[in-house]
Amino acid sequence: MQSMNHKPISARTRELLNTYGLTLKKSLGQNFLTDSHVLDKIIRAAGLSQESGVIEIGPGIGALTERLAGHAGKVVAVELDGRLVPVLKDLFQNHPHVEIIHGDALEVDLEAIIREHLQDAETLHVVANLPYYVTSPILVRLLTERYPLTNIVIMIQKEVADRLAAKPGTKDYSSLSVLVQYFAEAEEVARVPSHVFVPRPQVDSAVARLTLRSRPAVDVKNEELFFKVVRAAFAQRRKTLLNTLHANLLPKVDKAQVEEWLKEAGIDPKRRGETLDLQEFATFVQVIDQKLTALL
Ligand SMILES: C[S@@+](CC[C@H](N)C(=O)[O-])C[C@H]1O[C@@H](n2cnc3c(N)ncnc32)[C@H](O)[C@@H]1O
Repeated sequence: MQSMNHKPISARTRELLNTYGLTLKKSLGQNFLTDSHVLDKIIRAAGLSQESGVIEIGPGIGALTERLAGHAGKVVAVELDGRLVPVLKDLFQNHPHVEIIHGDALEVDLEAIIREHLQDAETLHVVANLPYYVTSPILVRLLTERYPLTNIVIMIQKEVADRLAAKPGTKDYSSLSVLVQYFAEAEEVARVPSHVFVPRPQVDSAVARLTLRSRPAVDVKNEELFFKVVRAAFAQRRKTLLNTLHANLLPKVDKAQVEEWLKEAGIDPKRRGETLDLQEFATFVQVIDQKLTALL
């Protein structure tokens, strides 16, 4: 690696951008982190050791990658912007335990990456300062595809971090809250002001840690139906659960029938979807799964 690691991180960022003549792309969410305390917090939250393998999404010009390389046994960094790939390869050329992959984190074959580069890791982590526009799809991918991850530590927009750990009945509780909490325990580990990024984003950020559960928070036989119900329940937050489920999930079933199924699951049909906890969603799914199968 070039002799960048002794410089203050903001000077490092500016110097690298100048040296390589790089302009930042807003469309790719390129807001680079320039605060070493925040980087330390991210590393601490992930709880890395030399036995850890890390997938970093969007390494940019490697500020976080550099820290990860110092704490983990293996780092695989996936960067979409082809202009940054040679820069990263240059920076980490003397670090055989850092692998730079040019690709889209939403599409790369993560299973193959784990098999080829991270097979020997005792614990597997995703650590990233995520481009904000891909936060939800990346989380959905990482969680539903069930990679053997210990945790996911991500810098995300503060509002999204609020949603990840939100409780039923609060304004932040959403289908993403249910999905994340089904697979993981979510917590916010740090608030991060916008001025620690270059360029400064419009919004404040937070570091969230998702600790993967050994099994989902509630028992669900038909997960596909579970997530369909959850999405439908939040599709029209102002409507009652009965109306939104009928309109968005079960339009061909008589509304009185849907009402009965909700009652059978012990749920008042006049409630709003956003008040249901994970167990209530699971119970309702169990009820309708049987009924829908019988109807087919
Ligand atoms: C917020 S910056 C973080 C950069 C660096 N990790 C840091 O902390 O300073 C997000 C990075 O993700 C990259 N990126 C954007 N979309 C991506 C995707 N779909 N897959 C992989 N990388 C992506 C951007 O090019 C950018 O380098």
